[in-house]
Amino acid sequence: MQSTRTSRGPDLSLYEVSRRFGGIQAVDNVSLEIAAGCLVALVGLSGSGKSTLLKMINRLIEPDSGKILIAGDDVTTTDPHIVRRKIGYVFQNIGLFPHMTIGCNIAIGLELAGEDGRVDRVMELLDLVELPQEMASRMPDQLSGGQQQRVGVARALATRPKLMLMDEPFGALDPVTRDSLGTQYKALHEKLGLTTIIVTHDMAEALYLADRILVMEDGQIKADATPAELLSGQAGDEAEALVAIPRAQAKYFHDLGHDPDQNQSEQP
Ligand SMILES: Nc1ncnc2c1ncn2[C@@H]1O[C@H](COP(=O)(O)OP(=O)(O)OP(=O)(O)O)[C@@H](O)[C@H]1O
Repeated sequence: MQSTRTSRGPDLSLYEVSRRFGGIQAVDNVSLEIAAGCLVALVGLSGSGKSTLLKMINRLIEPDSGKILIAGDDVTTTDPHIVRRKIGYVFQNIGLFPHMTIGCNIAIGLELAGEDGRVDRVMELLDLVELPQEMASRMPDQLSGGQQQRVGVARALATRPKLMLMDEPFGALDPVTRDSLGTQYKALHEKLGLTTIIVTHDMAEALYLADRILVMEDGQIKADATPAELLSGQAGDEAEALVAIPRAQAKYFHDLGHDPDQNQSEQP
């Protein structure tokens, strides 16, 4: 797989990053290294700090303290617009502009960046996310939820970012569509040589998609393990509690051919 990559996404380093909201310590002194080209799943119960951590990386939320480096560049001292231009961001209910065609929605970032050749690029992006090119002229309400999320991925990839942050990207979809979009996104991650962090509530999704799984609780990373380590119970009590329920579900995916051990062997 790796031989088809043109280049790899950036590496990422977080040093003692914290953020408080009033009396709530949403993120508590998190330090973390993510290797270039890694697909990392960030899991944990609701309110554990996953979205806050993700949004500090693209500066939608400012940390109270700590440092975040993307490929060695300190995002906390870089203009937020410049930081965001290099990062693709996909979130649940992607928020397409309802009065604009799909093509215009995908091209927004390209237009802001003043890029030429936008029509060709939109067609290329529709191919990439496996949507028919004729959809460029449709309006968002003429697409299914799954198709809209694909448009969201295309829009996030338009300016060729190498780092993708995805916050419950397929959370609102039915399980079958969700599984298929997740698998297709993993293939895109490999093909484009991206670094990806994906927040998910679905442990089974994390187990079959990710190279590495981070478990958050009370604003801290309580476990950091490969899918195989999590499945074999080597990642500690917090992880074990989260894994116990979907373990049977993951074994089912495993039997269908999504082998978490293969993820581990591809880890950079
Ligand atoms: N803008 C805000 N103002 C006040 N409190 C906030 C704000 N954003 C987040 N919080 C609080 O910080 C904590 C962490 O929230 P965060 O959204 O990061 O958790 P999460 O793990 O992503 O949750 P979920 O899985 O439900 O999306 C929560 O207690 C939340 O209520």
